[in-house]
Amino acid sequence: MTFWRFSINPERRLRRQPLRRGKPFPHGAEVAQVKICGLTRPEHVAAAVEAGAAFVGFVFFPKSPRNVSAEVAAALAADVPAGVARVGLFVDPDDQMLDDVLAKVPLDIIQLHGGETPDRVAELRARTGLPVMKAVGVAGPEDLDALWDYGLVADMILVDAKPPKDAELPGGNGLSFDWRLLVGRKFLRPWMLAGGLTPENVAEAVRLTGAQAVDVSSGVEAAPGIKDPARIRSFIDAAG
Ligand SMILES: O=C(O)c1ccccc1N[C@@H]1O[C@H](COP(=O)(O)O)[C@@H](O)[C@H]1O
Repeated sequence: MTFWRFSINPERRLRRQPLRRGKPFPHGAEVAQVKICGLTRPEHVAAAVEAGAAFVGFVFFPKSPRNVSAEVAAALAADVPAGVARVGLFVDPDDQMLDDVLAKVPLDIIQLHGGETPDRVAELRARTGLPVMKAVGVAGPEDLDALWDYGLVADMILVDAKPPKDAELPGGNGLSFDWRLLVGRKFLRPWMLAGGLTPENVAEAVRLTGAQAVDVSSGVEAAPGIKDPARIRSFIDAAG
């Protein structure tokens, strides 16, 4: 795996790097890789893969309209070709819940999207043996230190909009943040930009932030939990 770009090995999928301090992740001008998150139906997984998604995401969070059971996710994951990473999204999972899902679903990356502490991130990384991507909510400059702190323990960082205090979901709300906060920012790890991205705004988000990977859920939906294949294609085209 190159340090500053996600690359997925067909046999081992996304290889996990030992955690060590390296050069800060530089902003680059390459085509952004895309993660389509919250997939619930096989035809939408196929649309994402055919359009060129590098990552597909399955949500294991019962409060989400995109929640899938381990059985459904296992069937969806079976259709994902080698070279496309299967990401499982969890919100403050306990060990049992994570073990139950991992026993049934072949996942390549664990996305943690709750209030997991750095210690808990490290613990789950060790427990699962999988690369961990930690979501960090950003609303203002005061939130940026956490990007570095979690970079010390996670394999990847997902920079998302901070949800409002009364939000039902900690992500997937279609909310964006001021992308200018990330301009010139150095990262310890590969990172993805998320939060309110759409086919209409993703090119500008990539141009401004230098993100080399982007993640979208509600921006490519026809209704909550139901993806729109045409919007998936438009998003991936626009991100490139
Ligand atoms: O998508 C969900 O339902 C979800 C639930 C709980 C935590 C995170 C969730 N989604 C993630 O949130 C970001 C941004 O989503 P959006 O594009 O703004 O809708 C993304 O990483 C999703 O994976």
